[in-house]
Amino acid sequence: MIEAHALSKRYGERVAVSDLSFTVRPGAVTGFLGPNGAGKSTTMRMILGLDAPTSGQVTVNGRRYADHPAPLHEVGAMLEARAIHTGRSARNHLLALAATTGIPRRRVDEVIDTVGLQDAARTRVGRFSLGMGQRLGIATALLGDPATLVLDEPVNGLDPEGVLWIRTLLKDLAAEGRTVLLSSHLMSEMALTAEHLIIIGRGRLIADTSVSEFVRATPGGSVRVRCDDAVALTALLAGPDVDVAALGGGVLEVTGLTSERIGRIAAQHAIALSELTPQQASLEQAFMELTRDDVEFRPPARDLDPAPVPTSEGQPA
Ligand SMILES: Nc1ncnc2c1ncn2[C@@H]1O[C@H](COP(=O)(O)OP(=O)(O)OP(=O)(O)O)[C@@H](O)[C@H]1O
Repeated sequence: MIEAHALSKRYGERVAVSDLSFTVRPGAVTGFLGPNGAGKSTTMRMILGLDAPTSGQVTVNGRRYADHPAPLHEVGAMLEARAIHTGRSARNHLLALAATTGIPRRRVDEVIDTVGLQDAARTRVGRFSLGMGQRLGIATALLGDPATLVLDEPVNGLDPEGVLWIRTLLKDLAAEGRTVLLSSHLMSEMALTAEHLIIIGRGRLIADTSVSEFVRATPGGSVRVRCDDAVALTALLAGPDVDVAALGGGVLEVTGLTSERIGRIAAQHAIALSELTPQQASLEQAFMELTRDDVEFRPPARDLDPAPVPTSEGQPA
């Protein structure tokens, strides 16, 4: 269990994390989401005792990271998959870490198996692909058999097979009763991996919700309708806040009415429907909407307002 209470971090004038409170519970994968610069890495570093909060606190299983006598058994972390001595083999890297933290050698082979690095265990890490580096990062995080895992962007740069592998592994680890927190700036990926979401923007909490609730609450879904008289149905559906777009071939895209309501109106007027499909608005879109005001870096707007037209007095109209 990870508990953050009014956690804040400033770097000089810059506020990276502001009054952030949340709880990450065991038994589920929790996605930590936010646009670039939202404060995810800073928060994770504070969870792991690598950065001190300016105010507030964060605990793992009831204690600050630094107060755990054997933190590697408590929390496994992957912050930067590449921050590993490149001249060593994967196995030697893990053996060295195990030796300095009192972890038995057999655990090294176990984690190599878990992450599927058996064939590359004796290869120098410097020759690893990004995907292999991510696997080694996860093996390192798992070495102490920790109850809590904190992973910063673990799917970054992985191929589809690697993404699927990591998704399954993280769900399995959570199903074993572990607390799993992973960050991402991709909502679509989180929706497939996580059960719970903590969304931040500019260091502040924006949402703390289950994935299913987020999906349910995603607004802007339209309904795709196919019928034998699109013109008549368009007229019947018209109303304030209703938008009906004709897509051709008797297909309409309707926003502002539920599929139930559309079906009832069509039935009342004996219009046969051959399709009535609610379209789930893209989760990525919903996430972008939610964090729109919190994006730190934005490309320059292309549609700039035209220059104000000066009046005869030389003042803008
Ligand atoms: N050591 C530092 N010194 C100064 N500013 C920092 C430092 N670390 C982070 N920041 C600033 O704090 C803010 C939050 O950064 P952070 O890296 O935590 O965000 P993030 O959500 O992890 O972003 P990304 O997805 O881009 O990694 C940013 O504005 C960043 O520039």
